[in-house]
Amino acid sequence: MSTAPIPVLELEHVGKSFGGTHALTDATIGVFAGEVHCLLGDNGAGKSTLIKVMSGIHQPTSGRVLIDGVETPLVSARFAQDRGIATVHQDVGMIPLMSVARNFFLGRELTRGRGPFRRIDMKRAREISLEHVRSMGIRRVHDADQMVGTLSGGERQALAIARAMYFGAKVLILDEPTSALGVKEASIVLKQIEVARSRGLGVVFITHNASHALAIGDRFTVLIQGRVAAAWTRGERSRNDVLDLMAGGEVVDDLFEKVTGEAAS
Ligand SMILES: Nc1ncnc2c1ncn2[C@@H]1O[C@H](COP(=O)(O)OP(=O)(O)OP(=O)(O)O)[C@@H](O)[C@H]1O
Repeated sequence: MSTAPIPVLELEHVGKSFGGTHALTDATIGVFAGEVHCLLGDNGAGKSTLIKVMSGIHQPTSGRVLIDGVETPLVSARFAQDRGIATVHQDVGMIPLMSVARNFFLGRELTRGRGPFRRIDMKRAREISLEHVRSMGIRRVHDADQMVGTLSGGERQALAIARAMYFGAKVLILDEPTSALGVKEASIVLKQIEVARSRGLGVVFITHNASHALAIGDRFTVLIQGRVAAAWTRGERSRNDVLDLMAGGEVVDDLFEKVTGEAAS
């Protein structure tokens, strides 16, 4: 008997209000290992709120969070991180005037020696960071002493993704990683997402870009005004349907119906 896979991270009927603002209402979304879940929606739709709930920054007002099928309230960002939930924000949180190696281990420095003889182990930090960045297909970085400020936007994203994976991420939440990038740079990031997926991570990919979502997504959720307006898996909707939905086509049709009382053609 085959059993349905259990999401590595799931929000079940989650609501989040700020005073009188309902940023999220009854949102259910599952992230599966080895899959990319695209989270789509207009400005103010609730995407940031949803990923803040997933990463332990916001506690939901209602509903539950489950990890591997077990209810696990994410009481803080640190708690979520310790359970393998890593979030990479658009600015990726790197310090441009620090090296690749220093950024890779920032806040989690490798040390050697004990007591007063304890020192940061830069040699190992260089070796490990270079190996992991290059394993993500970023071949232009030859020297872990290279300043992060000299890397392109896509390469910085790759470094942040490599770092999250090295530190044991099971779920990788990428907050609009391609939005500020050109086509070539965006394709570097899409390749990193593919690498993360092939290594078994569950990826949450937030994007406004329909072609980026269609290129990589296994599951899709559209948020409108804090509610899940549509959810489907790859192949369930045609490309045109998806483009229409992302462009707000269904919303426009719905509005048209409400205003005119006629079904949109
Ligand atoms: N800390 C907060 N306090 C009050 N209202 C908030 C807070 N955070 C979000 N909101 C409100 O919740 C709603 C959803 O916002 P959210 O930032 O989650 O949307 P979003 O889809 O991420 O938008 P964007 O793409 O513009 O970032 C908005 O109406 C927003 O004003």
